[in-house]
Amino acid sequence: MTKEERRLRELRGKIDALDEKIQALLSRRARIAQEVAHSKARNGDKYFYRPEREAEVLRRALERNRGPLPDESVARVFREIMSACLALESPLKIAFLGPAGTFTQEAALKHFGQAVETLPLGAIDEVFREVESGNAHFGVVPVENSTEGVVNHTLDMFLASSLKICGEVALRVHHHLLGTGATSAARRVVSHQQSLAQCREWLDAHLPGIDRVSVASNAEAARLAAADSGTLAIAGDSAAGLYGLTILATNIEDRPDNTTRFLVIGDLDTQPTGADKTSLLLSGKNRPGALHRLLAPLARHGINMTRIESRPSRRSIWEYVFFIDIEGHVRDRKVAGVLKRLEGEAAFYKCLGSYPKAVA
Ligand SMILES: O=C(O)C(=O)C[C@]1(C(=O)O)C=C[C@@H](O)C=C1
Repeated sequence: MTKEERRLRELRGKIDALDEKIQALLSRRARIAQEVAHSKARNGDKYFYRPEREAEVLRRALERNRGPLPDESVARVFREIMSACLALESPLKIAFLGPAGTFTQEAALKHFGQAVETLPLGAIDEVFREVESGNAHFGVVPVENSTEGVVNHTLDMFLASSLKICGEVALRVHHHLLGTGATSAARRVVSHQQSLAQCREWLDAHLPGIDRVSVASNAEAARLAAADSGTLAIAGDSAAGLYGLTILATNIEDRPDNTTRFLVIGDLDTQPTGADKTSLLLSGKNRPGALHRLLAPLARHGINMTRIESRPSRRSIWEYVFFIDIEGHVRDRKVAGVLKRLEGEAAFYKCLGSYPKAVA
C-alpha cells in the first residue's frame, strides 16, 4: 500500500466514525420529533406541519454555518431531515402546478423536502380546488418572476378563494437548452412562454431564425423534444433528467439572478417568526387620492411594502384591486394597528395570510 493509499484509508475511517455519530443523532432527533407529534395529536392539532418552526430551524442552521458547505446545501440537508421526521407521523400531500419536471415541482420539494406525496395538476385553479376540498394538504403555485413579472392567474384566484398563504419559496431558475441531438438539426425551440422570454437575448444571439413556440409548461416542452429530434426545449435540470435529454447549453437565462417566487397555499395560520411577510388584497373607495389614502398609514408607521400589483376586480369595469405585500406579521402589535386603519379606509379588504420569509 502506498503512502497516499494509507492516507485515504485513514480519512475514510474518520468519515465512517462521523457517519456513525451523525446517524445515531438523526435517530435520536427523529424519536424526539415523534414525541412532538404525539403531543400535537393529544392537543387535537389538525396539522403536525409547522412552517414557522421549520423556518426557525433553517435560519439557525444558516447562522451557524461557517463553511465549507454553502448555505444552500446546509439548508437542503436540514430541510430533508425535517421532511423525513414529519413523514414518520403524518406524510403531507402537496398539490402543485405540473406536470412532473416543472420548476413548481422543484419549488415544492425545496420547501417541503422529498418525503411528501406530490400531486401534479394541469392548472393553477385545480391546485386551489384540490387544497380547498382537502384532497391535498397544501398547494404550491408560481406568483412572480424577477425578469418577467407577475403570474396573474395566481393572484386572481385569491379573489374568491378562502385559502391562506402559509409560505413562500424563492427558486433560482436555471434554464438549459435540451435536445436529443445537435442544435444544427433543429427546426424549432419550444418552452413555456415565460421561459422563452427569459432567454430571449440568448436565443437571438445563438439560434436566430429558428421558430420559437410556446407550450403549456417546461416539462411539456421537454416531452416534445424527446419525441422529435428537430425540436429543442428550454427547461430545467429535473425535466432534462425525467425525459433523458442531452443538455446542449447550460444556464441560458439572460439574467444570472433569474428567480421565481412561489406561494404555499393552505388552511393554516402560521405563528410569527420575527422575519415574516403579510399579503393583503385591497381596493380603495372610488374617490380622488384613494390609493394614497389607503397606503398612507403604512408609510406613517414605517412598515415596508415589498410589492404592489393591481388587477381588475372582476366585479365592475375599470375597478381595480391591489395585491400588497408588507414586512411583518398580523400578530405583530404595530402591524395589527396599521392594518386596522387600512381596513377602515378600504372599500374591500382581505388578509391573505402572514408567513415566514423564504429561507435560502
Ligand atoms: O417542532 C415541531 O413542531 C416538529 O414537529 C418537529 C419538526 C422538526 O423535524 O424539526 C418537524 C415538522 C414540523 O413541521 C416542524 C419541525
